[in-house]
Amino acid sequence: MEKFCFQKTAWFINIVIVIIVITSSLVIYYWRWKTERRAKGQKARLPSGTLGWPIIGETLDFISCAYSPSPESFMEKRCRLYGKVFKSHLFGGPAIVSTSAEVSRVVLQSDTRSFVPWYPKSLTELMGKSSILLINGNLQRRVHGLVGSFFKSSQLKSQITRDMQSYVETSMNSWRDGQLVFIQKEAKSIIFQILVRGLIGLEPGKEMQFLKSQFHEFIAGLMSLPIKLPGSRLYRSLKAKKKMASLIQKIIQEKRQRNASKRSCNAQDAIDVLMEYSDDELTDDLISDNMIDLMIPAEDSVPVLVTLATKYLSECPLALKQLEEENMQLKKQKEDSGEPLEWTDYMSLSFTQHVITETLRLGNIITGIMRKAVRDVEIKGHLIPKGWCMFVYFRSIHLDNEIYDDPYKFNPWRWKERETSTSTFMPFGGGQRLCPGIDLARLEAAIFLHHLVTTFSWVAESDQIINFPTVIRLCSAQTSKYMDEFHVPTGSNLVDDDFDENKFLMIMPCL
Ligand code: HEM
Repeated sequence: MEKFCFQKTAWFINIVIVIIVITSSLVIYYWRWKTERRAKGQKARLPSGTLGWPIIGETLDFISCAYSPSPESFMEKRCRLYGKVFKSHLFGGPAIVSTSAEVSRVVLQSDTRSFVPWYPKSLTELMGKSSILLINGNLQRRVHGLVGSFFKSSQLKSQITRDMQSYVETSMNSWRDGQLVFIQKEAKSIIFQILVRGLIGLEPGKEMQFLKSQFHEFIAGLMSLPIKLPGSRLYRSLKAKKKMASLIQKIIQEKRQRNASKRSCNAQDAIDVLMEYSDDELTDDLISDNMIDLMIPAEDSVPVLVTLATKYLSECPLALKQLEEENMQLKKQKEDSGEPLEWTDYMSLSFTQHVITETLRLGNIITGIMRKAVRDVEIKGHLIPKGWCMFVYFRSIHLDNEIYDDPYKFNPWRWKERETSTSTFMPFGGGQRLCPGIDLARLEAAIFLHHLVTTFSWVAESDQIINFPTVIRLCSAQTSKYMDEFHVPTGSNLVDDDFDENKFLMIMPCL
């Protein structure tokens, strides 16, 4: 009897599965047929390409290429077959992929009448609806403008320069002969504290430590399954975000009380700037959520930039030599005059800036951005149907041999003759959402490199670059302090979760 019941249940489950598969396939084919028919009625053409398998589309192929040393191979294969703009089906939906500089520029310049930001579900859950990355229209322009002008202010740049110099010196002074130093770990720790101070005015201490630990918990869920059940990765990250938000809300309240007793207040950090303009739209919740989002580049993008620059320089002795000479010259000049180094000094080092620019091009810290079309959009004869995702893939543009000679070669000198403000170079995006942290990222990287190359020499160990889900670099090197003539092996690793110290200790060569 029991056996009979079991057979009946299994039979029933099989029928349900078959019905689900048939129905979903029919729905998908109907939807594809409708889109293609709609496209036939338009002047612009739906780009060629394939939507791959039902439901998963081409996502698996994309991810397997993304984990490989050349993530752009997914695009290259399709560009050869269909051209620089092609259709695909990625991360659960149909997509148009652009590896064309011209088309990408138009997408970045478009406003919310054509495209709105698109991110994976786990990311939108964690960011929240009020995140600067997700808000649109007037509110986005307002927050972007306020935060952007504060980031560009010489007051913040001077403060960041002072803090960064002192933290970098403290950190580098602790590097000892025979000790492995992980550049990315060091850079993360320094840059996080500096940026957090610039954002919310928090000084190093217990609260900073708490924020750091909660932030690690939060950021771990950015690329997780969108399941919000207790114990799941996303759930734990959301809990960490809540704890961070209440700490920031407390800081906001304290600032309010302090400011109430003053007539006017000079903005010391990004919270001050936003609080000054707070209203029904710019609420305390929105401010605290955005402060957390703004910590992401501090934890991720800038340390990756610094680590990659160290790696590329290690592989290009000529560039390293020229960088050392330029920075040594500045150091000596300042020592002779007895003046401190200002942010303008770092930004005026032309070869150092070329090194940073070339690292951004070759390293592709942000490989691309995604948007969703809110109506049928036509760009240069290509149709992007309403509801489709538009994936602008910077990496293919930055590694295109029609645009850059020998694109896989680290060649900072190419920027002597080239402009960075063109549609063929877009590591910071463009248009209304152009990264407001450009200057800060360049400044922080320049300060780190200045202190590194004027204090140490090093020999790099073998390393590995992991490009997905975020760019991860593993590299290690051996250094010698110029002045004291002792050497310090250094290494770098980008993500603590993947961090395997033993691996580095084992392969560490000693001069
Ligand atoms: C190497 C370092 C960095 C890189 C490569 C980078 C890259 C980018 C890119 C490509 C975008 C455009 C996103 C889009 O169009 O959807 C962006 C936006 C943004 N970045 Fe950065 N970024 C870096 C550093 C920073 C820093 C240091 C900050 C500030 C602390 C920052 C704050 C932002 C903000 C707030 C946005 C959103 C702007 C908006 O949507 O209105 N970034 N970044």
